[in-house]
Amino acid sequence: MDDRIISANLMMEDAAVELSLRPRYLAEYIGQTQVKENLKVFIEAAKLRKEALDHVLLYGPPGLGKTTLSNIIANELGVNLRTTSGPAIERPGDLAALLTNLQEGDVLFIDEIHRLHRTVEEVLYPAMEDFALDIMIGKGPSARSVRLELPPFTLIGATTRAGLLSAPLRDRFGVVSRLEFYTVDELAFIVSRASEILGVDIVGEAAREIAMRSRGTPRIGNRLLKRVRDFAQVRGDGIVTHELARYALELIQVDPLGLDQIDHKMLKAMISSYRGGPVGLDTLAATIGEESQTIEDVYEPYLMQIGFLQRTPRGRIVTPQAYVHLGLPIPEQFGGEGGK
Ligand SMILES: Nc1ncnc2c1ncn2[C@@H]1O[C@H](COP(=O)(O)OP(=O)(O)OP(=O)(O)O)[C@@H](O)[C@H]1O
Ligand SMILES: [Mg+2]
Repeated sequence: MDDRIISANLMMEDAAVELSLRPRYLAEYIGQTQVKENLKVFIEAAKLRKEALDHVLLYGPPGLGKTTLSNIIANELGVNLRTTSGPAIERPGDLAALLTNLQEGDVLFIDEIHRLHRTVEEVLYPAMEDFALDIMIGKGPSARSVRLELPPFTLIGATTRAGLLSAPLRDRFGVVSRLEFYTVDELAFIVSRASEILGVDIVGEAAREIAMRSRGTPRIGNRLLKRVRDFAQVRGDGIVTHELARYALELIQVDPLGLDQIDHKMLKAMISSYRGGPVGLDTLAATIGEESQTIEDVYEPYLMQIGFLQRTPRGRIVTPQAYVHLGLPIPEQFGGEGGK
C-alpha cells in the first residue's frame, strides 16, 4: 500500500480538503503557464464561435492538477462537467449512456483514460470525431449499424501514462498538454493560498520550507501543510514559524529535498548492492517492496527531475548529485575518490 507522506497519489484523508483547496478558475490556477496561456486562447475562441472546445488530453505525474484543470475548463466555458474514469466504463453501452446525456458544449472528463476497455475505446472514436454513435441493431446476418447524432461536446482525458494510450485515441485530441512539476516559488504560493483557506497562520519562510519539500507537487504541499499545522497546534502556539515547520518536517522524516526514508533506502540499496547501478526496475521494486509501476509513475519522475536518478537502457543509475545529498563519497566511475 502506498501510504508514504510524500506520495503524490490521492489518499482518503486528502479528498475532503482537496475539494476546498481546488482552484475554480484559470486565474487562481498557479503555474503551468504555457498550458494555461494556450487553454485561455482555445477557450476564448470556442466561446466566440459558440462551438464546443476541441478535445483535450492532460497528462503528467499524479497530483499536479489534471482533475483541477478539467473542472476549471468546464467552469471557464460555462458548461456542465460529467466525470468518469477509464475503468469505470465497463461496456460500450455505459459510454453510450454517458454521451447521450450530454448537452451541447458539455465537458465529459475521463480520468485514467489509458485504462479504457478496447471495446469502449472504439465507440469513442466516432463520438470524438463526428459526434456520432454507431449502434449495432440485431444479431447475425440481419444485424445493421445505425448512426446516432450526438450534441457537440468536449472530451477531456487525463492520464499519468500517456505512453499507454493507443495512437488512434491520442490522435483524436486537438489539444495535448503535459503538466510539469511546479517550481518552489509556485508551490510556496500554493501553500500560502491553502493556508489562507484553511485558516492556518503561517510565515512566508515556512511556506517556502514546505514548498521545497513538496516534490514539485501541489498535492504533497497541501498534505505537508496539514501535518505541519498539527504540530503547530499541539507543540506550538498554532503559528507555523520557520523553526516549527523545519522541526515538524524533520519529525515526519521528509528531508530538505522532499525525499523520505524509502527514497533514501532505495538509493542506498542501489549504491551498496549494485554499485550505483544500472539496476533494473523490477529489481529496484523488489528491493524496496513497492510495485514497479508505482516507482515508475510516482517516485522516479521526481528523482529524475532533480537529477538523482538516470534511466539508461540497462537500468537506473544513481548520479553523483545523489551521493553528495546522501553524504556518501562519489565513486571512481564519476571521477570521485570512491571512498579511498
Ligand atoms: N495549479 C494549481 N494551483 C493551486 N492548487 C493546485 C494546482 N494544481 C493542483 N492543486 C492542488 O492539488 C490538488 C491535487 O490536484 P489534482 O487532484 O487536480 O491532481 P491530479 O493531477 O488530477 O492527480 P491524479 O493524477 O492523482 O488524478 C488539488 O486539490 C489542488 O488543491
Ligand atoms: Mg485527478
